[in-house]
Formats: sequence, C-alpha cells, structure tokens
Amino acid sequence: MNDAVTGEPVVRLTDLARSFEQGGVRIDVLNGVNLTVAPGEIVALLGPSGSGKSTMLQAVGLLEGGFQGKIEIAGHDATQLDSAERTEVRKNHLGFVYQFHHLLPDFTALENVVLPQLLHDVSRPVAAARAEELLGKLGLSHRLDHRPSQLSGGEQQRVAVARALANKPQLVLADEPTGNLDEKTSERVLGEFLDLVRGQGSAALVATHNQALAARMDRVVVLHEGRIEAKP
Ligand SMILES: Nc1ncnc2c1ncn2[C@@H]1O[C@H](COP(=O)(O)OP(=O)(O)OP(=O)(O)O)[C@@H](O)[C@H]1O
Repeated sequence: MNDAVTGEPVVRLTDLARSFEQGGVRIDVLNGVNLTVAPGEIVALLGPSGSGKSTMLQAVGLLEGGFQGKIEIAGHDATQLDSAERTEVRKNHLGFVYQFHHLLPDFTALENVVLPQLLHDVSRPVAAARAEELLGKLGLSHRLDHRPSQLSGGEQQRVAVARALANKPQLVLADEPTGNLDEKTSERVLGEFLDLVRGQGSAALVATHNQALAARMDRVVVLHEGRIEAKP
C-alpha cells in the first residue's frame, strides 16, 4: 500500500445507482454502489463484461448525468454542481486513460502531452519540460516529434498515459487502459503506468478484466449484481 494512502477520500460514492431503459425494459446496472478511494490509493475495478465498470467510471468522471446517489470528488459533491463547475472539478482533479488512446491525430506526441497543461495555464516551456520528462520515463524520448499514426499501439497508449498524468491529477480514471494491446505490451505499459501513478502520489481507479494486472494494485473491488463486493 502506498504511503500516501491517508487523508480525506478523493472519491466517495454513496448509494450510486443507474438504470437504463431499453425497448421498454428497465435494466438496473448499478444498484447502490458504495466506495471510497483514498489519496494515492490505486484501486482495481473488476467485474464481468456488462457489470457496469464503464458506467461507474463515467459517474466518477462526471461525464454523464442520470445517476442516483451521491458522487463526491476531492470533497466536491457533484450532485450540487452545475455543468461548468463539474467541468472545473474534472479539469482540476481528474485524468483519463481509455482503451483506445484518443490522441489528437494532427499533433505530435510531445504536443499531445503539452496541450492539457496549457489549459491549466502552465507556461509552454514548463509544459514541454514536463512532457519530455514523462515521455522519457515511458521510453519515448526518441518519439517526441512523431504523430500518433507514426507510433505503435503500445507507444500511442504510453502517450495517452503521459497525457493523463501531465497535470498530476489527484485521481486517474482508467477504463481497460491496455485492453487493446497484446499481453506482453499490456503488462509492460500497465506496469509503467502504475509506477508513474505511484511515483507522483495520484490515486487511480482502473477498470480491467485482467486479474493478474488487478493484483498489482493496492486494492481490488468487484462489481457484482450492481454493487461493490470487496475481494478477500
Ligand atoms: N447508454 C446506454 N443505454 C442502454 N444501456 C446501456 C447504456 N450504457 C450502458 N448500458 C448497459 O449497461 C450495462 C453495463 O455496461 P458497462 O459498459 O458499464 O459494462 P462494463 O462492465 O464496463 O462492460 P465491459 O467490461 O464489457 O466494458 C450493459 O448491459 C450495457 O448494455
């Protein structure tokens, strides 16, 4: 367990629920999820396909409405915030890594990691130095000026990791972050991701199907019948 795992939670979900209507049938995906994530804690979110992992990450990422219950991020009660305030919380506290990298295709690896920092009012030289440092730690010093299409899948995903961590978010949300990579590359990139997240003291909530990868995190929680089941 990370030494930084102390203090007020970065995430607190209380009785989180979400249902979808499909063809007149109601599907209860989340049925009262309760979870807290401490600062610096890396939590794996396991559960079979369709169990609601992505839906839960969308709730925590404040990306969509339609949820019941309480979502608190770094002390902010999202249910009390308007859309602009939720955007601010997202910008100031959260980083995202998806299964597919979603990098900007017309920008270089370096620029993809610089841009989110400019949105945080970091000066360009400082942002570039940070981007170079992160990409260097991920073994991409020789790929700074390449565009995403000129990079391998593993390299693209490393750039996406660097982008998510660039502003040192308190919480990184990762949805199958290495799910589109072969097993060996996936293990390597996830290991690098976890080292960097730990190194900078961020917390993370990582949805995955892979139990071996989950075992490398501080805590494993399992979604079962729309609720969180602690894993022994
Ligand atoms: N917008 C939507 N409209 C209707 N049903 C939805 C919607 N979004 C998700 N669902 C349903 O909610 C359930 C949970 O989906 P979700 O993507 O959260 O699962 P998951 O655990 O992330 O799955 P996977 O591991 O396959 O990515 C699924 O049955 C899905 O069909």
